[in-house]
Amino acid sequence: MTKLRIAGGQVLRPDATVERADVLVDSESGDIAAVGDPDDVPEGDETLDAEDGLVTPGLVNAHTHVAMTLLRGHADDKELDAWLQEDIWPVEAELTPEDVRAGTELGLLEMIRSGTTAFADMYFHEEEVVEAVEDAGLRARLGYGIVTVGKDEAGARDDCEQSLEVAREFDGAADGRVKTAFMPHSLTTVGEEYLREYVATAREEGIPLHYHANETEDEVDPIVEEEGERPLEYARDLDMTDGSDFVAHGVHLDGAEIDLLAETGTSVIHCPASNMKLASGMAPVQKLLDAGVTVGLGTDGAASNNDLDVFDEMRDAAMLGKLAADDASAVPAESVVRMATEGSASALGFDSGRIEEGANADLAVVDLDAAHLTPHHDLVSHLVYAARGSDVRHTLCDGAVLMRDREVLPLDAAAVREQAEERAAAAVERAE
Ligand SMILES: CSC[C@H]1O[C@@H](n2cnc3c(O)ncnc32)[C@H](O)[C@@H]1O
Ligand SMILES: [Zn+2]
Repeated sequence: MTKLRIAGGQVLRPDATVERADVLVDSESGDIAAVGDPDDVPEGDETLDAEDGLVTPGLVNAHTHVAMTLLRGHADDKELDAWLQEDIWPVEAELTPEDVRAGTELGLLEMIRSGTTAFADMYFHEEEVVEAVEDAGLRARLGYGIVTVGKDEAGARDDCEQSLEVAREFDGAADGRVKTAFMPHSLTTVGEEYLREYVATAREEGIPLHYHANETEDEVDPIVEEEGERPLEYARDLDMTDGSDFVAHGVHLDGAEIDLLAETGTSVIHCPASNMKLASGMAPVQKLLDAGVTVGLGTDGAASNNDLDVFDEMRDAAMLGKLAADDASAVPAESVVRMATEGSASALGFDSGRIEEGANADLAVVDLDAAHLTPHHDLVSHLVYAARGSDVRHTLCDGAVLMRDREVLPLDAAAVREQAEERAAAAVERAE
């Protein structure tokens, strides 16, 4: 049994305290074998240096479209509908499986480099995402995104069937690191008749759901007009608010919808950077937390962010949360770290996001030996307000080292970037 000892660092514990401790990782089971005072932790077969570092749970990006790295900087400064319809969807229509593979590898490279060990992905050609995740060693909950508007009956059904097929076929792939979900894009882009029929099938088979909800007022208003109820009430009527389900955004929510989320156990993935960039609005994050809703953090795609760095997202969540609540004490650093770790992991159904014996050994070591992280009054504060993805020294997932001393081991960074550059340019050219 191979044991890896992460030695010499400080460790962020589940109660948000920081202590000098070593972490012993069981590389075979992929779990944390021990954590504690260096004198009490058994020797390992190998050592990973964490001196001058903070060992944290790997960050979890709980909502993204990872291959959208290919569209980073392609179209900015527009609101959601215009941005999707005029700029994003025309290029996405041109993307081949090979393009999605290249964009995904670029995204995985970026995530490993910035200490992210797990993510949720909604896109297409998901078989490519599964393979890329398998090779790169990350953990993910993946699904094929369904859009039925603008499609005929056969096309719409084909989308729904594909989403179910992907969920069935790939659940448990990559030695269990891949899990799946049924992923209707949103409550307005998938017709009610399809939601009724296919959600029932997903439920019968125990497949969780992930979808965009309450992102913009333009999305909320037509549902209220046509259904006579708020979007999440409509979702509940469609059996789309189970405790295993997680929705992205939740920006425009009323009090009854917040209660509904809490009562049903449906998680919300907050995407502050995307919400600011597309001027979608400010999610009521402190109200969600106060109501007991599980809140995770996501970057959304790299075309509306424009990166996949969850450190950036933590800072944005804290800042925007205060602005939304008009209260500087709202959404404090400790809550934000919890969102990016345990909150996101729990929303995705992973036993990660906390450094504790028996949990998945999904970890990051943040280098504290930097001017912008000096002095060390409060390391939880630093994680949210001062650290950057580029401060991550090592990244581990499922007990395996994916980045050691800033070198990403499973991917050839130069080749990944070159492929992505070429394929991104060609896809945009085809769309023009
Ligand atoms: C059908 S696969 C997923 C689909 O979602 C699009 N997308 C990217 N960002 C957002 C967002 O903020 N709200 C709604 N939809 C978004 C992406 O381009 C894919 O087409
Ligand atoms: Zn999204």
